[in-house]
Amino acid sequence: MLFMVEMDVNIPLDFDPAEAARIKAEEKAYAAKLLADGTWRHLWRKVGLYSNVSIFDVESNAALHDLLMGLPLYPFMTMKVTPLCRHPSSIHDDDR
Ligand SMILES: O=C(O)C[C@H]1C=CC(=O)O1
Repeated sequence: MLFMVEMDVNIPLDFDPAEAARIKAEEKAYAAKLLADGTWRHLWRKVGLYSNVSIFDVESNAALHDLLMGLPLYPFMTMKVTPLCRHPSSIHDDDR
């Protein structure tokens, strides 16, 4: 199942910078694993914002829920989740 997830990150300005750097490093490692195994299919930065657009390929709604809640930056994020399905004009075999 494919989902588009838009994530906006908002770390308070008075948050400890060293702790923020630690959490961001954890987030990067968490994302790297999922990007490498194809679960996190696309990750794009929204220009000028601490936000991204991501495409996830997961087994179920519950799997996506667990994955998102496991993001180290989750406590600092707001998200919009949009389920996707194949477009009839798509030419990509892996769109499903
Ligand atoms: O930077 C972000 O958009 C937040 C998050 C998503 C992947 C990652 O490494 O950090």
